Amino acid sequence: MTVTDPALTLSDVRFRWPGPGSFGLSVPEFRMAQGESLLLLGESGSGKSTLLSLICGIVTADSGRVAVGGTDLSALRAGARDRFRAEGIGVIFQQFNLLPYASVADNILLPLRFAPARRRRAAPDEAASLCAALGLPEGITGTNAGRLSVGQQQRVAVARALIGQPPLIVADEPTSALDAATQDSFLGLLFDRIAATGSSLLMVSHDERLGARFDRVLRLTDIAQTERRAA
Ligand SMILES: Nc1ncnc2c1ncn2[C@@H]1O[C@H](COP(=O)(O)OP(=O)(O)OP(=O)(O)O)[C@@H](O)[C@H]1O
Repeated sequence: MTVTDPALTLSDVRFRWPGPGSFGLSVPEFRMAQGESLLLLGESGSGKSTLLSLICGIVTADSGRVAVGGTDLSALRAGARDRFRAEGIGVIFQQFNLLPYASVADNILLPLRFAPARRRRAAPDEAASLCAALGLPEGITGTNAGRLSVGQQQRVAVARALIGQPPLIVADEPTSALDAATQDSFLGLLFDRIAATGSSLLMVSHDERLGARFDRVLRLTDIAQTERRAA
């Protein structure tokens, strides 16, 4: 990535899940600048997670270009795409995807295992300092993730996405399980970290109330057309 590359570019992208009656999505043009925070709103089932899967290279476009920090994901083979994601994208999944029998520290450090450059960027005590910055109790790093409250798991998922300062953070409805007050403090902590590292943040949600903190708020329907093929 150079200073002039956008954080993210989609152009003429088309994608459809396999099978009869499947859901399809097309995005003519969508860009995010480096350091930008953007909230993408859409109803449940509108295709938000599908779009994030395309951006993370978990699935690949049928046609068109998805470029993250100037790298065209469709030019990479599956293994290289997985490594690229581990190096360059911090992902906060809707269901957190923590390993319940692994410690908080091991969960947070997991992406670094597959990402040598990101590992080199991470400070030796970064897992513990992220936990502290995200308001998790001291000493929690040795606890198994499955023993945490939902709000604590959410914070661990954020620490795992932030460790090693990936240039792009992608978050799928990360506040859906939190009450309004906890949501607000959670977003405050997330935005403090993003501001400190200069990472870009793309969050998808159905919750319009989150919009105030973001540089830009769009609806999925502003950037994408969706359709379901007849079964
Ligand atoms: N793995 C899959 N295989 C086939 N179809 C899928 C798959 N994942 C999602 N879909 C289809 O894509 C449509 C859009 O789902 P998606 O999860 O992208 O929406 P969403 O906006 O993220 O919804 P929610 O807010 O409820 O998570 C779904 O209705 C589903 O039919």
